Amino acid sequence: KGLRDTEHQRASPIPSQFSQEERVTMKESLKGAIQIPTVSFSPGEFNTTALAEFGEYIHKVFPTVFRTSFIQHEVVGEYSHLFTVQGSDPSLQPYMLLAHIDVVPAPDQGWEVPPFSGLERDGFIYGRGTLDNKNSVMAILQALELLLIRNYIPRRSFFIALGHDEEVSGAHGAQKISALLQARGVQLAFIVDEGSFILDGFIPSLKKPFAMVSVSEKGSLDLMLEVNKTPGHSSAPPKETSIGILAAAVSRLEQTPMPNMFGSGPLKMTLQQLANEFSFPANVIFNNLWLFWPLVSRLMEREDITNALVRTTTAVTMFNAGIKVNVIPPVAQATVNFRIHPAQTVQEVLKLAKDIVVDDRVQFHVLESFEPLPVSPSDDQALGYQLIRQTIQSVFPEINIVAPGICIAQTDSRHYTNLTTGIYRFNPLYLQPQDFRGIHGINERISVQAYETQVKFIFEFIQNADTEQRPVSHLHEL
Ligand SMILES: CCCCCCCC/C=C\CCCCCCCC(=O)N[C@@H](CC(N)=O)C(=O)O
Ligand SMILES: [Zn+2]
Ligand SMILES: [Zn+2]
Repeated sequence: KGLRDTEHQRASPIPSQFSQEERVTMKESLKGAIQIPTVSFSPGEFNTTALAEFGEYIHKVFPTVFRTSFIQHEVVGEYSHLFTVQGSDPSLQPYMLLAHIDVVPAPDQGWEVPPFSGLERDGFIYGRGTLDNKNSVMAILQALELLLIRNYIPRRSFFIALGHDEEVSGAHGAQKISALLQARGVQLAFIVDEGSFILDGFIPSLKKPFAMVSVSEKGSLDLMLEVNKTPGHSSAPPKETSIGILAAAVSRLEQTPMPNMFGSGPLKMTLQQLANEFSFPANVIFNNLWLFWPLVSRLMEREDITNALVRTTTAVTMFNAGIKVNVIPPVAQATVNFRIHPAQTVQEVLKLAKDIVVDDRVQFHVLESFEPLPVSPSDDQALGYQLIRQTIQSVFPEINIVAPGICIAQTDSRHYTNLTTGIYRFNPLYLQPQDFRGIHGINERISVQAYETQVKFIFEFIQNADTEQRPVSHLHEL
């Protein structure tokens, strides 16, 4: 029997305690990552210099990961990274940790510190990517680095996939990694990606934070509406121009929300698990959704974020028209970004949009679409879900509710549905509504303490995934 087998018999896990020096190193490494502006501008248009620099940077700050014999590193699609960590027990099905290294653009305006400075202020590291999603990229590699330094040898194999174009579709990164793994015949026990948090203050009458593990994610439809008219002199205009017709069409779309789908999809499970956390009379209402669902579904519509949970949302995001002040515009175009509720399909939403516009002068062009993702299991037998739950219980003992939910945005995990039925989106961080506004917004930041806790979570998670038995569920009273 080799060293590995001896290692397996280790009775106790490696404690997730880090020295002062390690804690300083880990936060400085995150700051360095934020300083590399790995911006994705549009599909196929990235800051390639920064992406290449990022590849060199992770070699520099995680040397043990790169020199360990049982870890294979591959660059995929030029800038994405795939790590294969070979476990010692081939009978255990592997899993995968996902994160992305690209970020959305961040003009300086409105930021308290420049968005790519990675400056620390009052215990927070500021910068684009501190929550979405360099925190995960760095925390995953950091946790692995620290485990390796402590001579950890995993039993269960796992992959780490770091995409470089998640913010603009994932076609060059995640899609290619997924194709590569499929070609190798890999099937995964589960995937953990970004997409949800420990939510604090998102539901007004819910006093305590709870962990939401997203088991599905919304789909999307990018629809371009176009109106063409014969151009001419503005001194003798037609009754309606292409701009007027198009403006009326998008206004009808904005004014006519897609149907409220409350009751279908994972939201019901989320609320049922939360029911006892509300004070009277909300607890009675949430415990009797069969009776109160019309009231609850209307309440959910009040706030933008909870509204996004109950329906397909409609966002008019681009409008282009007109060439000169005295020319009747020949063409007007608007782009609408629909985020599709898991209980609907792309075709259903397209039909609904056409039925709302009802104007045959408006042409519809589907630019891109993606169906909502299937709902991953969250029952007692769902290994990935139960490992997340178990690790939350250990790292955040103050959290007594872990509930399945839905991710309102899209993640790279959508490209991996052929590899597993268990896709879980969860970042082990507290998130308040003001933090949420920082994601793709201004003053995105993470506290040094929260980042350390994220590293600790992954450090424990990797070890928990090696446990012989399935973790015991319902450790908390739900
Ligand atoms: C009943 C409980 C209330 C639940 C409130 C939900 C609060 C929202 C929490 C987390 C959502 C944060 C999502 C972060 C992931 C962002 C991923 C992203 O930006 N994706 C892009 C990628 C793309 N280009 O497709 C996107 O546009 O979706
Ligand atoms: Zn992201
Ligand atoms: Zn993002």
